[in-house]
Amino acid sequence: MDGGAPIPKSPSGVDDATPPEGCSARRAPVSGENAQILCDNLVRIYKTEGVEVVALQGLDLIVEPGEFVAIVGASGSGKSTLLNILSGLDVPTAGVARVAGVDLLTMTAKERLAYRRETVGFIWQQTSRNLLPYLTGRENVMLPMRLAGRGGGRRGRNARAQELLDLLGIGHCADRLPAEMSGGEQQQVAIAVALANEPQVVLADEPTGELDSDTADQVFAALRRANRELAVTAVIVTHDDQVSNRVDRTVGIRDGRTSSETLRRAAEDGEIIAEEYAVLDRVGRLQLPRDFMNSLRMERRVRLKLERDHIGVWPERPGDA
Ligand SMILES: Nc1ncnc2c1ncn2[C@@H]1O[C@H](COP(=O)(O)OP(=O)(O)OP(=O)(O)O)[C@@H](O)[C@H]1O
Repeated sequence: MDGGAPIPKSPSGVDDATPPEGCSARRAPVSGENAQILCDNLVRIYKTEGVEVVALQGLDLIVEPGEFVAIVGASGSGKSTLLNILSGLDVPTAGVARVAGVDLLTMTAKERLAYRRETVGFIWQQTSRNLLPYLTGRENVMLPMRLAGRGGGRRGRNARAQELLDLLGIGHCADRLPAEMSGGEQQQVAIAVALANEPQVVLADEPTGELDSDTADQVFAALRRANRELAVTAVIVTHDDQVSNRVDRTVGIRDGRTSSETLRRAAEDGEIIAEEYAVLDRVGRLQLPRDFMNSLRMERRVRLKLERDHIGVWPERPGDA
């Protein structure tokens, strides 16, 4: 411990980085210039009958092109709010939200329609929301291409739809109606529908929420194939924190903010190791995990010390006040 340069003691503890109310925060310039998805200090406030609910309170997120990322968090943490914004269904109250270079706060109605048709594809939890029940698998995949005027005529659309279904391993569902497919097959056809117009990003809201774990594995494998073979960026929202075994990076959301990230890397012996990181926001705020705080009885203040290669965090000593 000795020899480390002490951090100047701040009278108000670790939260000192918070700018005073009414002052604009002096923020570092936004990084992630080449990010496929960039959310910076994203805020969404719902107002119902005079009551305000802050669903997102300064959420930061950067997703690079080609990443396969899961967003996890408890019920009410803001996952669906974030996904609705990224999919162009909802507009944030403040902050920055950019996907594939499109500014989601300022786009016109026409740009929004084009964005939803061609830049992003989505897969919802309810299979009935993804597929039209009176169209076959192949026809469902052809529909978005027809609506966007793509695919080079009926024959071209037909061929591309079959190609996508084959790539995802569900070519046998091409001529079946959704009611003639299993839940897992329906979700895999839904992935093909989401990919139909060659989007840069696919967004999935609990895509395996209604499936057993074996079937969920198949749906994840199909998403992974799309991600790898078509180089599409994939973001999946889920309650299931076991999902970190199946994606490159897991981003945890708590109370409308990104709170932790789990990264997967291969160790020297080839074993895959998942490591959890706390997320540092742009002004240097850090949310300590509640169980760490509880076990060391950290409450209002902590002591910090800068060491050569880390920062030490200690509970307040009795009599410090
Ligand atoms: N349309 C709305 N009007 C008012 N409040 C809303 C609305 N939609 C969401 N909220 C509130 O915003 C907060 C975040 O909700 P959100 O649905 O994004 O959470 P979630 O993490 O997706 O939850 P779940 O996993 O249960 O779907 C919650 O407090 C919720 O009650």
